[in-house]
Amino acid sequence: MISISNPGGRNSLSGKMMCELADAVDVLQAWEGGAGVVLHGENGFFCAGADLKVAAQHMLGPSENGMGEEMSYLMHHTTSRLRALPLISVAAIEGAAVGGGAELATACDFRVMAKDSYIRFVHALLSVVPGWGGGTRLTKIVGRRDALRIVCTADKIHADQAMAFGLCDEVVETSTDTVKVATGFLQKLTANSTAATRALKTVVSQADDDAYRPSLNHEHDVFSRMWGNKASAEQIGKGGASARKGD
Ligand SMILES: CCC(=O)SCCNC(=O)CCNC(=O)[C@H](O)C(C)(C)COP(=O)(O)OP(=O)(O)OC[C@H]1O[C@@H](n2cnc3c(N)ncnc32)[C@H](O)[C@@H]1OP(=O)(O)O
Repeated sequence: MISISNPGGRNSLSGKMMCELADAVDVLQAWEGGAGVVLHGENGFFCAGADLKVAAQHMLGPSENGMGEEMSYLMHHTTSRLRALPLISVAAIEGAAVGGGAELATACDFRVMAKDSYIRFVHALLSVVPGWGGGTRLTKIVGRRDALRIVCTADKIHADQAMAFGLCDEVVETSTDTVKVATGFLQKLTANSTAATRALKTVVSQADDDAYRPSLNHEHDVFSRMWGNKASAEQIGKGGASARKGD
């Protein structure tokens, strides 16, 4: 299990937490006896993306100093390694997965969502594109037209709608049961021999990955140009998507 915890910031990720996530993926890469992993956020919330309080300090300072490019590089690398693990991965989503948090959810093979939770690609509201590889992965999961609907509207995608888009694999009625249901979901997929499950994951992952890397590189270049430009810095200085409460 990977747990995300930043209770004061709706589990948004500081630079240190991004490094810790990379370390957690290192540990899973070295775990030869495993077949599956659940990713979840503590305190009833999945993840609110990048820590905008830290980002705003950089952007409103003398220069943005390439922070967006470095963050995007690290998170592309980490989420791609998570996705490629020879383990079946399930994101257990309570509360919401917002911005980079939505992107993180797409790095898992499956998503189990509490009925009252939602996924929201807020990037358009911040005048940026996804920066953690989530634009590429979302398109692979839901297809071109629905991906455009989701990223261009920046709408909240509630669990039932996510299910209709193919972005959610199971809806959990009682949110406090989400990790338990995600674990049960995982157990069904990993019930056969561990060696076979691991090998099957690598076969399916490899088959699915032809266009993944070039698309990720493009996403990284676009994000790096846009993060820290005037429009994004203004919006991030106001608290990101939370400046648009009520929609
Ligand atoms: C890769 C690019 C990216 O990830 S860019 C980041 C995109 N993320 C966002 O724009 C999320 C902005 N936050 C929000 O929309 C809302 O806070 C969400 C996450 C929906 C939660 O709403 P709600 O449950 O009403 O809580 P709230 O707004 O009162 O927030 C509670 C405290 O958490 C903080 N918080 C929230 N998100 C972040 C974040 N991304 N970075 C840093 N802090 C965050 C809020 O500022 C608030 O803090 P405080 O209690 O006012 O000190």
